[in-house]
Amino acid sequence: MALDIRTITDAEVPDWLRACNTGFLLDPVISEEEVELRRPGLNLDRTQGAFDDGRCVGCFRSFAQELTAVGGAPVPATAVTNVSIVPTHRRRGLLTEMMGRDLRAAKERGDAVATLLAAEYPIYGRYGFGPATWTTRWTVDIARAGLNAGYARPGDAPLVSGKGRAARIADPGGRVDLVDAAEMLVEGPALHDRLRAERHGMVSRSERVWRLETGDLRYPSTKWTEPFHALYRGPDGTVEGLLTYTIDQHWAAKMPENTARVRSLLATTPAAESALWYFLFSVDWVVRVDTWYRAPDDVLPLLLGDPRAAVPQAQADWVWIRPLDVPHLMRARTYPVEGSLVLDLRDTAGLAGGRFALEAGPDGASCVPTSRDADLSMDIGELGTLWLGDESPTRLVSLGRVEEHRSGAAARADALLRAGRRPWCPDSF
Ligand SMILES: CC(=O)SCCNC(=O)CCNC(=O)[C@H](O)C(C)(C)COP(=O)(O)OP(=O)(O)OC[C@H]1O[C@@H](n2cnc3c(N)ncnc32)[C@H](O)[C@@H]1OP(=O)(O)O
Repeated sequence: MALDIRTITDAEVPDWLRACNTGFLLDPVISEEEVELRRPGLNLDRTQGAFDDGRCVGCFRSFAQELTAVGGAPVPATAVTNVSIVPTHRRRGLLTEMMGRDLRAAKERGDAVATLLAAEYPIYGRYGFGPATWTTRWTVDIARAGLNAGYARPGDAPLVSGKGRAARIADPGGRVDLVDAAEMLVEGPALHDRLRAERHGMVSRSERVWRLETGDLRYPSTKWTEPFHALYRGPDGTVEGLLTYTIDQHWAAKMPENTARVRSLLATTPAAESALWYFLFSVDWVVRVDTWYRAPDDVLPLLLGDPRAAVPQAQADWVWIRPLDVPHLMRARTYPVEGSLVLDLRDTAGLAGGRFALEAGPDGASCVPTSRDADLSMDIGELGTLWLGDESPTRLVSLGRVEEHRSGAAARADALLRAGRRPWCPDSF
């Protein structure tokens, strides 16, 4: 019997969740309680299943998201997630079919871009996605970090003098308070929204995700450890930062050797960011901090007297981007200098390709279809890689992934597209 690919019905949710878990090597038996808790998180219009003789063998879904462009503007995105084919039905084109349907629907809705986090690097380039943000995860050995053991007291300098080029972040007189999950659930979303209005690469976070993050919503299959939450408030009481962490308890030979595992550290000001890190490093019995996934240009190592005490544990791609509406994307972002470019974009799926003239500058940009000769040409996924400013067109030319048709065009694109800070998406989705 031919495989039946379509959006699922409410009655098919349990079978769909079973198939999804099976592909992800998770428990294939899902309790009724778990099904009922997960069901409201699925938008059935955008939840596809592949069925073999009535049994679900493949899963794919998307949801509405906003992605922050360079400069802070949100663009409408379709976020792809829960892509999972059971092992008996792989390499038969199920993902390809479901991805094609979802991208075409997103294009019709007017989404400017599709986003996803790739389980494995080689999967999504073929569908026009390019890696657009990267992430680094460090472990900090606190004893080696060059910190003053007494710095947790107000007014104490956090850094041991003479240790490297210390950060000089003025303390405006804010405070760090431990708070409970209920307070985090109130303050966290507003802070996250303020941060994503200025940090390119961030995505919107739903109320449901906040409930999951704070333990207000828990799935029976997922082990929950209640974390510690802290907020940084500036001198006027405004929440400028949040920190959520758990502790791995470990004592050896009567000495504490605990590891603090950061689940989230978000800050809208340098003072909040440094205060929250220094607070965590000052917690007695904690000898090590696992930072979780940060921006690759995170300031964390440079907040230490000895930046080598922050040892990278992972360095990898994070958000992948698939452009769907090139003029929308190019107009939405900001540009540090004046310049123009003609981009010729190949898109075998026929969704977003063409030749576009970009006229850009600090006061705004226009991007329209053109028949002028191209300065640069590339596959659509390469624009996904370039759009958030985290890759150099010159570097892609040297790799043969972008073709330069006019001398100096790649250098012009470098100047136009790069941004002062690297993009960062602290969310998993
Ligand atoms: C956004 C997310 O949800 S990421 C999570 C992705 N899911 C997983 O990794 C779970 C385990 N893996 C799976 O479920 C499946 O193998 C999937 C979803 C990765 C691929 O699904 P399939 O239906 O097998 O893919 P499909 O048959 O459409 O393959 C299309 C092409 O991608 C290639 N491909 C598929 N998976 C992989 C992979 N893991 N690595 C390299 N190439 C791959 C196929 O070889 C095929 O290549 P071709 O067009 O040159 O022949």
